Amino acid sequence: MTALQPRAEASAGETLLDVRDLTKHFGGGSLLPGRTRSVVRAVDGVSFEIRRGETFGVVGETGSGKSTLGRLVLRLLDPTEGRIVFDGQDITAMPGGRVRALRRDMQMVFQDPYGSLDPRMKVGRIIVEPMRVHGLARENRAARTADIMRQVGLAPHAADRYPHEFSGGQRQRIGIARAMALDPKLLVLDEPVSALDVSIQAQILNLLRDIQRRTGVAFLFIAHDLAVVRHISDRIAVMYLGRIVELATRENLYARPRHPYSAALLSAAPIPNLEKERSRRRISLYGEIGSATDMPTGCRFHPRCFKARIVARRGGLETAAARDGTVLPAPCVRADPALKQDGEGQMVACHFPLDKTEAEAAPAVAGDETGGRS
Ligand SMILES: Nc1ncnc2c1ncn2[C@@H]1O[C@H](COP(=O)(O)OP(=O)(O)OP(=O)(O)O)[C@@H](O)[C@H]1O
Repeated sequence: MTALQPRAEASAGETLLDVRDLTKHFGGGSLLPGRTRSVVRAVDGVSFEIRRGETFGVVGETGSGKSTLGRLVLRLLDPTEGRIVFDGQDITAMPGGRVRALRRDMQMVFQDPYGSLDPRMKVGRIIVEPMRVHGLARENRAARTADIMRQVGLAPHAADRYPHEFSGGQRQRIGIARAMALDPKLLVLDEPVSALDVSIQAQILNLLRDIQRRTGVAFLFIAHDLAVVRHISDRIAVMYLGRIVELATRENLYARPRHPYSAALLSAAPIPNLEKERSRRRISLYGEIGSATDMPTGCRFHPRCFKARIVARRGGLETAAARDGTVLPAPCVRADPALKQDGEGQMVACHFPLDKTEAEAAPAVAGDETGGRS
């Protein structure tokens, strides 16, 4: 294991990670007699799989549960419910010692490379440390360190310097080198480029793609920025308040979002083409993201949903009042929609999924109404 090599035994397309009904609730119980702590439903019944060598993107606003999901998958957090099968092994309740051994095959890259790199360690030591911990033969370590540094675009003399001597982009290269030290099968990348300048972001994303092509590593790529996720992902899950509301291939999601929340998120993402960007129309959602301690009844997106209002206005359906008195279709207020297959490669959790014209009928952010912001 001296070079980043494609894994001969791993056939692309096979399931590497299988997550079923994964749930993480924080809080609950009581600290003082008679005083109950509210439960935060950070991740609330999430199912998906990641194939070997694929990039699975997870997007959503802050607080939607993305980071918690990433940490659960790596068993940095214990799930409340559900099942995680990694590389054929059920790791849901695996004891700590065995989970540590598993880290060889699943690693994490953080948003803030500086915060996650030990400032007192030289770069060479940072990269070699996981090899030492996992018992890689001493005689192979130096060659592998040099090889990984080359692969991530770090000069060999960087090994003798400290993290603070590097720029943000270079530090993220160090973080990636450390994560790849043991040739893992899965990398969980939590907002790996959001702290970087846009020009540097593209370099790091290209580096990740390059590493993936060479090694066959799969990525669980978490980001709030849809442009970034689009650049790198094969399939994308859109999260809202602890749930996946849409799961689709990149092509399908961007060409034809079926969940009103996905459509709104996509409409807010900048478009590289200037002409298209000028005529972009951002969809306005009602209110703020809800609270993970006080979930709305029925579909948790209904208080913000433009489609529910369109359907209610059309009439002919039983309606019900939302908490704020808005009249909406009864299923939206009362029944929690399951994530269901909706065409090839696309799953959506919505009682009334969008068609194209409906996304165009959604209310626009002020200033976008005429279809152009000059
Ligand atoms: N250790 C914890 N204790 C209590 N609540 C938590 C804890 N960690 C996360 N949460 C809550 O769980 C919910 C989901 O948080 P999480 O960080 O997973 O979301 P996120 O989508 O990654 O957001 P961000 O992009 O801001 O990190 C939030 O309401 C958050 O406040």
